[in-house]
Amino acid sequence: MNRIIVEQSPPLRGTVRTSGAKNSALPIIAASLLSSESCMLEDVPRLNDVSIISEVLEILGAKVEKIGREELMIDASRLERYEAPYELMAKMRASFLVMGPLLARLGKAKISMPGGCAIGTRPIDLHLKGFKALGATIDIGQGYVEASADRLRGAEIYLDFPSVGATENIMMAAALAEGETIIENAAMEPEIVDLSNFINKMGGNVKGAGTNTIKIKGVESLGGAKHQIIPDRIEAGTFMVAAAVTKGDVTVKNVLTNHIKPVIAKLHEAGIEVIEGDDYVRVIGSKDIKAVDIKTLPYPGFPTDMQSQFMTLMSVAEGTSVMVETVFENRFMHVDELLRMGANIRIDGRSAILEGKSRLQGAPVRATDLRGGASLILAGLVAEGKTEIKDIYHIDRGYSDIEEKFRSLGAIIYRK
Ligand SMILES: CC(=O)N[C@H]1[C@@H](OP(=O)(O)OP(=O)(O)OC[C@H]2O[C@@H](n3ccc(=O)[nH]c3=O)[C@H](O)[C@@H]2O)O[C@H](CO)[C@@H](O)[C@@H]1O
Ligand SMILES: C=C(OP(=O)(O)O)C(=O)O
Repeated sequence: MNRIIVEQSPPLRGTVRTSGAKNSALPIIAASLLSSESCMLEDVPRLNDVSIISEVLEILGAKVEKIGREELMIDASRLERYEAPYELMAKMRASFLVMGPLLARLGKAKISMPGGCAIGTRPIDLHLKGFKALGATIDIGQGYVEASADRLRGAEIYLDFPSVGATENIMMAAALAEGETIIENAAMEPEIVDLSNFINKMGGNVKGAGTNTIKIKGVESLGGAKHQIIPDRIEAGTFMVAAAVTKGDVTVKNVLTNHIKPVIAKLHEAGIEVIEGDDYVRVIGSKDIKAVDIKTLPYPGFPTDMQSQFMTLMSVAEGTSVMVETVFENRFMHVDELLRMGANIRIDGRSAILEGKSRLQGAPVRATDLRGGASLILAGLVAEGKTEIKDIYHIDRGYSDIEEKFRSLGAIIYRK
């Protein structure tokens, strides 16, 4: 069962519900380490990445218990160990998010360097700059980052780039530091706001999340909390593009429309009808899809995590589009696979130039990374014949019940 097969499908129709956001669940699970009381998390997506970070927490001494389908109870009262080994870090970069909570709670952390991955080198210099500013001593050697501090102290930290992970790691470390921390040029993603809400429910004092200046007043200790993870805006966006590319009519439920404004705007520009409800969007495909240009940017700009899905849409659009990737330096790996399916794409540095109106054909392809894999499913839905996708572990990192959800909309998709 390590391949996903997608056959040319009818226009997708029906209703699908998005799960909780992977990119909120991962930092919030890590943040549960900040308290010695139990935390209850709801709407936690059933993903491989969630299992991996849960394993990391368990290695550190926390108890992670699945309650029902999408709830996790985390008890970090016996947090003792402070070392996250290479084997787990190699599986998922986001495991590095335990560094801030470990430093805050135990004054010590030894974490394997996360290393690069398909979409770029993804350094951690901004995380470390933040920890150093809070008074931690950092040693790097033999593939590990070791950090220690008797007590972290609040500081003013300017991020050279609004890194999501660095903002989260620093927020978590600062939550138990002495005094106030100010993060300037902070990331403004909705997942940062979700993390800040969780820390505040635990008794923390974080203000300004969702703007580029976040102020964190450290507290002596944090308590337990119950929290529901926000909906996954990237999963929602993926189903919205699926509706558009198949010229279908799909309602995506459990959506915070404010979080997907750039996706809605680009679909409108492409001539696709999007109806916004309180907690849903309905996407009605159009016979003619217009080419649009896209530039990925930190939030509230167009999300890099939606770039590859739009590339599939633009491959069958009317005209030429230019897609510029400014967030990651190597996020065009899926282009070679789309070329195998008949797309007409040329890469020029950080830009991809797409000639639309391609007649896509099913082919054996490889998921090069999570969203690249999603773009191949979308291409497979409209390609003539059968598309066989391998290396689907990338897709399983970020989409739960993906075939079931697509099948419920009429797609012909299965695992073999
Ligand atoms: C688990 C999670 O939430 N993942 C998301 C998070 O990743 P992640 O938190 O890793 O992304 P960042 O915002 O940190 O990275 C953005 C850019 O900053 C660079 N950088 C980052 C940190 C650092 O210390 N130094 C540095 O140079 C990176 O190499 C990259 O080019 O935000 C990305 C950007 O929206 C999304 O694509 C990912 O889905
Ligand atoms: C790049 C992504 O995730 P991660 O940061 O977990 O690799 C993603 O969700 O598209």
